[in-house]
Amino acid sequence: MAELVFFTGTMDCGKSTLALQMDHNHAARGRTGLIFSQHDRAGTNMLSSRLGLATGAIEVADELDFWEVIVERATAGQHIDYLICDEAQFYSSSQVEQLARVVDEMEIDVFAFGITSDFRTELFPGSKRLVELADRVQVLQVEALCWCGRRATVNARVVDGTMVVEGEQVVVGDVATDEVGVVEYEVLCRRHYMRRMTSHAARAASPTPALLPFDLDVCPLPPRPPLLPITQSD
Ligand SMILES: Nc1ncnc2c1ncn2[C@@H]1O[C@H](COP(=O)(O)OP(=O)(O)O)[C@@H](O)[C@H]1O
Ligand SMILES: Cc1cn([C@H]2C[C@H](O)[C@@H](COP(=O)(O)O)O2)c(=O)[nH]c1=O
Repeated sequence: MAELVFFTGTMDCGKSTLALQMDHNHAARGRTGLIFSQHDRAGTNMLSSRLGLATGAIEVADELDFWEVIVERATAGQHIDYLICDEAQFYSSSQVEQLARVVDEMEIDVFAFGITSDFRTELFPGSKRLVELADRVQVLQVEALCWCGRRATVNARVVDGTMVVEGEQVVVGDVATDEVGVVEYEVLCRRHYMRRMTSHAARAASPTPALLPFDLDVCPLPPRPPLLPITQSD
């Protein structure tokens, strides 16, 4: 039975890499898929991973209707087994509903990949609908880490070096624009997100951030090196 699966996590936890791997594995077994993405950092009509792999993709424009795309292809005689849908957080609620319909009425697997929440820790519309409708929500196993070593669970936005909590929901990372300055993202644990403590801020506050008094519980001192075996000298 076909499934709608939402693979999610923070930025930089390997979602696009997994999307490419899943496409590879399914295609290797003779299944036919279509790849979709939106606002990929490599440009339009692309799905790219930070590991260097990339492939062509259908850009999910605001007006794209997944149901119509699939019906059109099927009418033209194309058989489709699965869809890979990257950056799915950016899709609209209606587009996610179209994906669910494709699964239920056309028996096509849909594998969607995206971050759960934005730089304010609020759900993206596409992710919200996917959490509501998916048959399975799978959190990626590779954990992105905060600078303190804890598991990162939130995506912080840094504009011109300073963490911000207000602004447009969608700003593609690592690009310079006249309106908002240089926008970067950093994954953080919740504690350091709440304290607005990015790695840059932590370094500025103390050259050894792990020794900040309020971080001693979170960032224990590095483990001691193992004791050397005692060797007897003659
Ligand atoms: N030089 C590298 N060597 C090994 N792994 C890397 C390297 N650069 C990035 N990665 C891995 O790639 C992951 C990011 O992959 P990507 O699929 O682009 O993430 P996402 O789509 O979730 O943002 C990182 O979490 C890291 O595990
Ligand atoms: C937190 C957050 C992220 N974005 C953008 C930044 C990136 O272009 C994508 C996430 O891509 P990744 O492959 O998971 O790294 O989302 C945004 O527009 N708004 C945000 O709040």
